[in-house]
Amino acid sequence: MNQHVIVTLTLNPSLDRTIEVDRLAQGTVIRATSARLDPGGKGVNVSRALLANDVPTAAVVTVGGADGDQLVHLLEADGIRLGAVRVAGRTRSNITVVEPDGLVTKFNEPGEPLSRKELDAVADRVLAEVEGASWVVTCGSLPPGVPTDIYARLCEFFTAAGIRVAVDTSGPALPAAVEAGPDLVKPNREELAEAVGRPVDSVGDVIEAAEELRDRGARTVLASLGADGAVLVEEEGVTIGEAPVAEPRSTVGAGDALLAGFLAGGARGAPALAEGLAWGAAAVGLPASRMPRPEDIRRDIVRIHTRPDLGRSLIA
Ligand SMILES: Nc1ncnc2c1ncn2[C@@H]1O[C@H](COP(=O)(O)OP(=O)(O)OP(=O)(O)O)[C@@H](O)[C@H]1O
Ligand SMILES: O=P(O)(O)OC[C@@]1(O)O[C@H](CO)[C@@H](O)[C@@H]1O
Repeated sequence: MNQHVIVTLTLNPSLDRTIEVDRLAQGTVIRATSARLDPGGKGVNVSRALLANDVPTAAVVTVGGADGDQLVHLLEADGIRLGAVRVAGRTRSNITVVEPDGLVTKFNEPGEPLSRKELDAVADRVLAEVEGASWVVTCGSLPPGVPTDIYARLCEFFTAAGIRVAVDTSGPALPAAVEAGPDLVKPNREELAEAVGRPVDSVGDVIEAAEELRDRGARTVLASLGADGAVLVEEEGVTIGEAPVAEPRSTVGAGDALLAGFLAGGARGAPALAEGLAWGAAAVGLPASRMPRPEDIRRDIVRIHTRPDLGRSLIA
């Protein structure tokens, strides 16, 4: 029985290596004060967050080489239901450097190309997992050479099969997917600005850009704005909220936790936005890309603005 399972797809997953340093200075040897290894990639993180909160999920990922074996090992140790598709290219390692104030510098490898045959195997694997699922969530960057419209094609296919589709990606893959009519897209500020081809500097700009993506095909837009919280633009209207974090530890994966919480919270309206914000804030308070567990999540810090200031400039 697969009812209500949220299936994630990560075509370009990673081993996320995080080191903490006292200060990042180019051209020097820096001794790390701590090091950590997490399974990574946006869909992987969404599944990790859902699993940590007892929401049924399955993660489909490509894996290659010894680093791919390690990714499988880490995910299996977490107890994730995994659809691992073996590919020839090595699984990438992404490196995050965190400074004491929570400032993050991230180095993401491009990943390795996927052949047509490998992409077909991925599609088959997703198909095997999605029967009766409530959502399929396609996430992250595309490895080099993968067609820009791949998420769009998957979106058309799953939408026709009656499964809701969420997309969290960057670059040209985002506008292409939007045209295919996904139920949800989750751009951050930069991705939103790139998709509409103009700067997004205020809450009003975010709403305008999100409405444009809705006009082009996306049903709902959940725009994540870092420390400025998030804006939900859907058929029923606009909802704006935030959840302040006094001492950010690492923002890596906060967008994935926000998306997971939003889906777990019902994916509509203020209650779902509030749940997403609570999960996102909890992730920011945890080291590296650790996903929050129920005991980390504080719903009392969430503020949903009933009379938002649309002219407010964004901080981040
Ligand atoms: N400094 C912060 N303080 C409070 N909340 C934050 C902060 N940074 C992020 N968040 C929360 O996390 C959510 C996602 O952050 P952001 O917009 O940076 O996502 P993202 O760029 O998709 O992140 P990632 O790709 O690392 O998952 C925000 O909407 C907000 O709720
Ligand atoms: O290179 P992409 O696919 O855009 O992002 C990959 C990534 O930065 O996203 C996650 C955080 O959201 C990390 O686990 C991972 O390293």
